[in-house]
Amino acid sequence: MSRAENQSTPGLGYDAVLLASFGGPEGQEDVIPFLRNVTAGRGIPDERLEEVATHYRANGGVSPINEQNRDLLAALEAEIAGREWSLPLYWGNRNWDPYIPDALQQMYDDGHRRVLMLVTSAYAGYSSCCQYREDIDKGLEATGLGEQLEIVKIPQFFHDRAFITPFQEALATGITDVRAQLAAQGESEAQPKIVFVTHSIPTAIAEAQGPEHVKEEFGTDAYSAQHLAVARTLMETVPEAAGLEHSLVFQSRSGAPSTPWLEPDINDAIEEYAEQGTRGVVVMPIGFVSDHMEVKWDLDTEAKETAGELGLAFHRAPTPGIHAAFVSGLVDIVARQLEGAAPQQQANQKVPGTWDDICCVTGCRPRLTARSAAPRREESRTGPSGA
Ligand SMILES: CC1=C(CCC(=O)O)c2cc3nc(cc4[nH]c(cc5[nH]c(cc1n2)c(C)c5CCC(=O)O)c(CCC(=O)O)c4C)C(CCC(=O)O)=C3C
Ligand SMILES: [Fe+2]
Repeated sequence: MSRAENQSTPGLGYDAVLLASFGGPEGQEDVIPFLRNVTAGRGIPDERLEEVATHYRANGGVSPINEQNRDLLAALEAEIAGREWSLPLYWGNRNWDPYIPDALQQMYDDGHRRVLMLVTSAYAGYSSCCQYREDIDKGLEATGLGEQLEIVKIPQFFHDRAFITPFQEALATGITDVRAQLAAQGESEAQPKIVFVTHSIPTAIAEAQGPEHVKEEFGTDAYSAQHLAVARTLMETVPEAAGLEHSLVFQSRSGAPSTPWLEPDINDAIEEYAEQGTRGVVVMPIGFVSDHMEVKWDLDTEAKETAGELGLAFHRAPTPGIHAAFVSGLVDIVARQLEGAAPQQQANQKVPGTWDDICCVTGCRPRLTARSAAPRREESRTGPSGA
């Protein structure tokens, strides 16, 4: 990159972007070590690990997530190059190679000191936000770079045009497809039910998440509220969805059976809808940014089978992946952050509401907080739509 190009990069002194993700195994021999990384110290029962291992084993021991992140990196790089910015991208995972500490070391060795972190998770929550910050802290400690390298996490982006646009398109396509399936079965009178789905989390963790004004408005925890708001926005902005019923359900529960997690499970929900007369479902995986293993297994395998056994028409919508609007929208988010815009309530907010960058309230204990994504948990709510 030439000097001239470098000068066109908008900026407040960030000199690289770290794409931070979950990571996944890339062969049979990786599966168990990967699962041990994921669950270290969190009491997931062995039977659950064995069960999850079979999901990966059935796919050659390979999670699709790493390839999807390579594709996303390439797409983001192309978009950034197209804007003639000089802003190198790096990639680090929480649970598999390339690991976060190696990425931190590499960025430092390459001369970078202030880095924006873009996480492949759109919502607030322990697993989607805090755990990334904690792992950055651990990585800074492990590499001894805590004083030299500053990592600033880009806030949740579930409400941004980048994330919403691909799902609007996907919802319209899904409805059209299920209607066509129903018509082919001679059931053109039947209407599809829209089933929004996300990852279940322990109820106690969900309920501990603030802020109160979100709980009051939606009558539920912030994690569920953010998903409900996305679902509502999609239903209201996609013409094909007019008049259809929708719900928010959960998938991929783990942990001990005695611990309550958010419900209903998608399979139970589909059974109930069938009993109530639903003839077809459009499954919208709004909890995820790519079609990784949890999408492929829990939805394309299990939920699809459940629907099939009950004779329901079924369509699983794609996640944003490398949809052009997602890629360019993410780079817009990066640009606003580079320009120092308020991280929440931004220009391209498509989901109405005041969504403080809450990350999560409990369990979010990065030790080097000040140097890694100082949480913007201000009491006052600011920004264009924060009245
Ligand atoms: C909210 C959330 C997201 C969405 C946000 C985001 O997208 O980040 C997410 C994503 C993902 N979760 C993934 C995989 C796993 N999650 C597990 C376990 C857990 N997830 C949890 C929550 C979440 N998880 C929780 C509360 C647990 C149990 C306790 C714990 O361990 O903290 C386990 C252990 C075995 C099991 O019990 O399932 C595995 C293997 C993969 C990779 C898929 C691939 O390989 O393609 C991805 C993207
Ligand atoms: Fe998970």
